[in-house]
Amino acid sequence: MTDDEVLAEFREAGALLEGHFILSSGRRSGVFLQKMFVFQDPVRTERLCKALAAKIEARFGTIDYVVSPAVGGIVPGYETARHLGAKAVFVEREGGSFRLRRGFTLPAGARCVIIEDIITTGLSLRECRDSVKDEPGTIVGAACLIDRSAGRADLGMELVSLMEYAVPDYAPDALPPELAAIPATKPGSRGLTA
Ligand SMILES: O=P(O)(O)OC[C@H]1O[C@H](OP(=O)(O)OP(=O)(O)O)[C@H](O)[C@@H]1O
Ligand SMILES: O=C(O)c1cc(=O)[nH]c(=O)[nH]1
Ligand SMILES: [Mg+2]
Repeated sequence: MTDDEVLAEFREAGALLEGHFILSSGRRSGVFLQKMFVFQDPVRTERLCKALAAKIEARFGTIDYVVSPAVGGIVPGYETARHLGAKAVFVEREGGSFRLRRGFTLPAGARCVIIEDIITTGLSLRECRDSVKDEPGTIVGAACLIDRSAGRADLGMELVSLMEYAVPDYAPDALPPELAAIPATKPGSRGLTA
């Protein structure tokens, strides 16, 4: 898939939002990719994840397990695993930290890849990696649909993305006037309490 084709999937799904958003990292942005508008359409999701699976296989070889950070990583993790012929598991937040729950495991000898939906700073992906560091399986690399850091995020492992999309983000105390003028919303699930 070309970058234009990937972006067109997000645009046509109504997932390219403009406003004032609080990102998972706490940074602010005028653009938000609401990936769930993409994932509510299984056919659109299949097109994107099939293409991501091909890139993952070309870079990392055979994959046995996909592990994804909830919530956003679950659907693309599952769908990409389907095209890789791999199993799909996820980590979810418990008391704020990611943990492999439900009896999920990355077994000995398994070649595993972490799959994210969107990467901005890479914080969530690093937290996911840290949460499975004691699992016997080997993490061979990471992948995402959209890399907003355009290759700048420090992940400590190789990353395959379907597209790099460099969108500006800002510290909360360094907002440009056009963002400071609009109330901020936080679409993601980090920090939500039951
Ligand atoms: O690279 P980062 O700076 O960590 O940002 C990207 C993360 O932000 C979103 O998750 P979020 O925590 O907002 O919750 P969600 O998965 O429920 O959407 C997205 O799904 C990534 O996990
Ligand atoms: O950084 C984030 O939290 C983030 C950015 C984005 O565009 N989409 C998303 O789901 N999360
Ligand atoms: Mg997430």
